[in-house]
Amino acid sequence: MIEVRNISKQFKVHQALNDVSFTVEQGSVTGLIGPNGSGKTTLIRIMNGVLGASDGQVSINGLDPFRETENVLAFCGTLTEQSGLYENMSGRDNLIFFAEAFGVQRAKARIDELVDLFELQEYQHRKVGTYSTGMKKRVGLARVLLHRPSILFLDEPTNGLDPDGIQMVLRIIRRLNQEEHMTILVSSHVLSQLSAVCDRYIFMEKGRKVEEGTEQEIINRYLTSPRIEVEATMANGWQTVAGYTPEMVSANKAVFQLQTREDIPLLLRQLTERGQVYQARITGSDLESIYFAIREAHHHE
Ligand SMILES: Nc1ncnc2c1ncn2[C@@H]1O[C@H](COP(=O)(O)OP(=O)(O)OP(=O)(O)O)[C@@H](O)[C@H]1O
Repeated sequence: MIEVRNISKQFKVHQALNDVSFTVEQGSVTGLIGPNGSGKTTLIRIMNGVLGASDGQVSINGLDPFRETENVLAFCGTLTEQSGLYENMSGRDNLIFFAEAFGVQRAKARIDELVDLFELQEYQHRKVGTYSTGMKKRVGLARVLLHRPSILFLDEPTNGLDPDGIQMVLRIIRRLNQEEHMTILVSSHVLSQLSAVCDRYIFMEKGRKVEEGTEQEIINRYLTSPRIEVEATMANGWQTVAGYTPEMVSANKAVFQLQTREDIPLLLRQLTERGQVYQARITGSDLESIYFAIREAHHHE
């Protein structure tokens, strides 16, 4: 379990983190979301003991990462934006080198296992300098998994990847969590990419935590006046339904701007009583829209 309590970090005159607190439960996948410069990397570096906080405490499975760094890193793996690989060595030689440095038991078997998991067979013997961003990311991930960590920190793991590469990283995150019960904290500024893998989210803005919760909790908090696009054939044409007059009407489509979420079932019930409803879509309820709503709500703080 990761516990972050009232963490602040001051870099000379710049306050990178301001009184940030949260808990990451064992076995969960948590998305750390925020724009560039919001403090995600600084937070991960503090949780890894690379940086000390100016104020507050961090506990990783009960240990202080700054004071007991080696003990904490023994069960943590961290993928930073730089893969940390030697460019003039092959992918496999990098894995052999780091396995020795980490004191990994039965290193060859573990490397073979990771080569299989990340589908590195084809290019494991090529120099890392010749790899694409996606290949480097795969070998970088394999490197941080060598010592079978139980907690994984992934800093922008999908940055610079093509759609196939992004899907592969997400598949691996899901698999590590489900099959190996790893606790995973993954940072990104592209929220929608993570919606398939995260149990919870922590939103950062200008060094502060501005929101936290499951996707549903956050949507419920921010989706206060939903807009519904309805595709239907109405026997008597589009009329006012549940007190709402439709906007942007065409023969088979209309948009209703509701005042509260509670009116959604009421509207849908009345629509189905009056005609054939083929599709109803609540716009603005996807995570990306919610992300902008959160940022807008906290922009002036
Ligand atoms: N070593 C440092 N010295 C001075 N300022 C720093 C240092 N490290 C980070 N900062 C500043 O702290 C703020 C937070 O940076 P951080 O890298 O943690 O953000 P981030 O959310 O990870 O951003 P990105 O998405 O761009 O990686 C930024 O304004 C950054 O310039």
